Amino acid sequence: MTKPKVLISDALSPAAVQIFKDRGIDVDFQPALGKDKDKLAEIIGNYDGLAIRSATKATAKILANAKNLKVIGRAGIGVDNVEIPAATARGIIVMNTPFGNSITTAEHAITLMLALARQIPQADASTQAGKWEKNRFMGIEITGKTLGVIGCGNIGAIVADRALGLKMKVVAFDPFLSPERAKDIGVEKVDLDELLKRADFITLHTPLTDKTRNILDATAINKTKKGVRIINCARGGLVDEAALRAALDSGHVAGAAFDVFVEEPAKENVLFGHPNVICTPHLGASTTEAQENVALQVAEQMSDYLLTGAISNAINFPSITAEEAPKLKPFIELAEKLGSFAGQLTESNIAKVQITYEGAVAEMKVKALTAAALSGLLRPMLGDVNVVSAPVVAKERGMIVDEVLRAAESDYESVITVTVTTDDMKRSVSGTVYADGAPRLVNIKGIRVDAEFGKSMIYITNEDKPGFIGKFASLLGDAKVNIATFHLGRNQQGGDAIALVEVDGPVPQEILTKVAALPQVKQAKALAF
Ligand SMILES: NC(=O)C1=CN([C@@H]2O[C@H](COP(=O)(O)OP(=O)(O)OC[C@H]3O[C@@H](n4cnc5c(N)ncnc54)[C@H](O)[C@@H]3O)[C@@H](O)[C@H]2O)C=CC1
Ligand SMILES: O=C(O)CCC(=O)C(=O)O
Repeated sequence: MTKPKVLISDALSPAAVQIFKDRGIDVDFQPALGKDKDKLAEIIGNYDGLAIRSATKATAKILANAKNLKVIGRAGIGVDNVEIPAATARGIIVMNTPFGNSITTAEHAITLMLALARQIPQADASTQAGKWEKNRFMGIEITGKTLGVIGCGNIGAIVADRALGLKMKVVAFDPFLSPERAKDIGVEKVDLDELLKRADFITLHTPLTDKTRNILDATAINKTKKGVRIINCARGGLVDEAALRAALDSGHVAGAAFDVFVEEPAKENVLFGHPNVICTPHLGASTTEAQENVALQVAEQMSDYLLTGAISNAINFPSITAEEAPKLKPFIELAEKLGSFAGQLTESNIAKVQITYEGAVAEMKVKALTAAALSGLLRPMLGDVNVVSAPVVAKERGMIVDEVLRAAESDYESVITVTVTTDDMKRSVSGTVYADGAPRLVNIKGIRVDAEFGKSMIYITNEDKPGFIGKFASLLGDAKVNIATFHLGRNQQGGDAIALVEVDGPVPQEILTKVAALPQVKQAKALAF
């Protein structure tokens, strides 16, 4: 195996460089490259992995050049600087480090809250300017005040915990926060209007989505308590900046502390210059500890994936542990080949795919196996589909995908069956993995077989009548097509039969046409694996 190559295009802690090197991965550390789109697009094709923070924008345009890229690792939480659909379409795993900087970011939100309450930056600037304006800076006490947390996930919950320690009351709006979790972390779950009505401070901790964009717009801000202070340490765009500026100007909002902005880097912003506004340049995650955490974690995760196939914290693929990866590998290959077998025989629209996992395989990460089966199935029809993109493509095409898990019902320890229903037929194909790790076909259309997946195969369905094999072998022999393996099966004597024949080299179309014209033959297809 050639050494994988990783590019670090943002200012990650050098700890990441060492991890990659220690794991035997070539690494280029170019911390300023993320800001140079053209250069990045020019060289990205040389790398198997890209490690980033937030300055690098992994756009569809850049990813179009990423011919060898297998993984993008975000040393942080938000992946809004990566075009996930474009990465997914190219089979690139996108992973983040969901917890490494949460405490640090929560601490930044608390710091901003306290700085707002006591106007620390403004008082500092005034004092150092020699003004000694003791009467100008009258703060407010935190104790007993109500903090409204919008988005109570990892960071929101840590903020709530710290605020409770400061003797605040915490109310939280988060549609996905269960009442039990709210109780456990000591917050009162409320709806947004209630939060707006009651909070003395509001802090935002949601991702930026279509639902959360401008969650604090002019209407919402109007519903807040007069004198409210607002902290945004999550993403620019959660608060309508112009509406907030107006509310600050009118005095309805007493202060705002922002770490994130609609446009970053924020060189200009409507909030800038207001006396009650405190800004930091997206520093939420910027502590030595957090940067070390996320850098180490992302480097380990990316190395695991590139070296062993183990996947953690991927946004666009199920997780696979280092123990699972080697066990899963032959079954991924089996699922992919079974899908491909079905896909190569399918000529009309697929309405439904059922993938049945029987026996030991049902205990494995079947989501990954299903993705592999779908990629095998769709590739003959659509070409550019991979394990990462296949589930999305299947969904986009309105395909129903069912997974069935059950105990072993056959002689095999594990069996995967792919059943495809098209507008006019239903076809099943089953396989297993032998002790040598090789995938085998064990059943086609209810007919038992025992065949390997050859590189080049001919699949024939025929009537179980004498004379077929001789004529078929002569046709191939006359055309100098060498038969490598030959497998036969039938449902009953004189009934439906199949032949699965591995040949050395591709099958000429005229031979297939001649085979298809043999009297007993119903269908003859060339398959490639
Ligand atoms: N300023 C900085 O440097 C940093 C910013 N962040 C940002 O902080 C944000 C939160 O991160 P985590 O807490 O780790 O994420 P998380 O996923 O643990 O929590 C997000 C919470 O938002 C909630 N949510 C989603 N839609 C919502 C809606 N419409 N209304 C209310 N709540 C909603 C979710 O249910 C979830 O509980 C992310 O956007 C992340 O990018 C994270 C790290 C550093
Ligand atoms: O890498 C950074 O400094 C930004 C961190 C961040 O915004 C995140 O993790 O979502």
